[in-house]
Amino acid sequence: MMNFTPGQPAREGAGTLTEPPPAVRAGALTVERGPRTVLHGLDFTVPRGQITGLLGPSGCGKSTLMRAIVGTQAKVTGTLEVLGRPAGDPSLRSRVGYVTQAPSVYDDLTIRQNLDYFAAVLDPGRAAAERRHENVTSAIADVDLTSHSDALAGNLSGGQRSRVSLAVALLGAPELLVLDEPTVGLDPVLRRDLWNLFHSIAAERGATILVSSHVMDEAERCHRLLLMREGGILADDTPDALRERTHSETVEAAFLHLVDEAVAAAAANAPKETAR
Ligand SMILES: Nc1ncnc2c1ncn2[C@@H]1O[C@H](COP(=O)(O)OP(=O)(O)OP(=O)(O)O)[C@@H](O)[C@H]1O
Repeated sequence: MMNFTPGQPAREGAGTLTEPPPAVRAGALTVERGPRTVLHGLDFTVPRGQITGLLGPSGCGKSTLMRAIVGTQAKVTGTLEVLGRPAGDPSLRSRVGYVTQAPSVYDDLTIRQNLDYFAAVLDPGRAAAERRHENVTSAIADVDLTSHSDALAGNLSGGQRSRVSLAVALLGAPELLVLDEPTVGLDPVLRRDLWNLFHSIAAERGATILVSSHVMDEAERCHRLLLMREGGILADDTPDALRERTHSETVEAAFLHLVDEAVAAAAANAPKETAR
């Protein structure tokens, strides 16, 4: 279990206060998949202790970026630091929680058995049995599934399965949670409940949450946004600042405004045909 409190300045040496590094810092980050470059030299930082939304249309590179951050993506170049360490560093294993798009739970195990299994992978050995039991119990409580602990995962609803995946990611009290489209396919009530849960995790633990979505109305629930398009970052700002800057009522309208601006800028910079 980490004792570090995200968002608090770390004390180093004789009374010197140094800010902890951001949750994520990327410089000239490029990723190739197959023959294509799918992320083009991204520069951005994700601050600690907040919910940052990674938003953009399907195929723009959100999952690829998340996989690079958690260290499971090949052909990554440029710099990518996570909690001050290179992405994928073994020391980040318990400090970063990751929920992939498809909930990774075993249908033939109960919720508690699923959690017990992942806890044993993360924190193996007999000596850790009591700590594992406590971590599993509190992760199940965090996602509000205590009364269902002994239900088979195969009998759960989509929303409950998403919460089991989230509970797995919460084991070990990670400082950074990376959630890839966690609300996809959920009804509005479940989506609202999950977003409330993300906010309470960020507020109560000071955890950083990086969450992707292609549903623009979810942008309004984030503290900060990274808007993506075609493997690039279109904007990196708060929802309020984005709306103000583009004189838009919604983040969706702001996104469309920024796309139009980018298209116009690209056209203006395109080499002109010169008359002979
Ligand atoms: N294995 C692969 N080989 C080549 N290209 C790939 C591969 N996997 C994904 N891509 C391409 O990389 C780009 C980014 O994909 P990615 O899954 O990161 O997008 P996304 O924004 O997460 O999309 P979605 O919201 O639909 O999940 C897409 O254009 C996709 O076609």
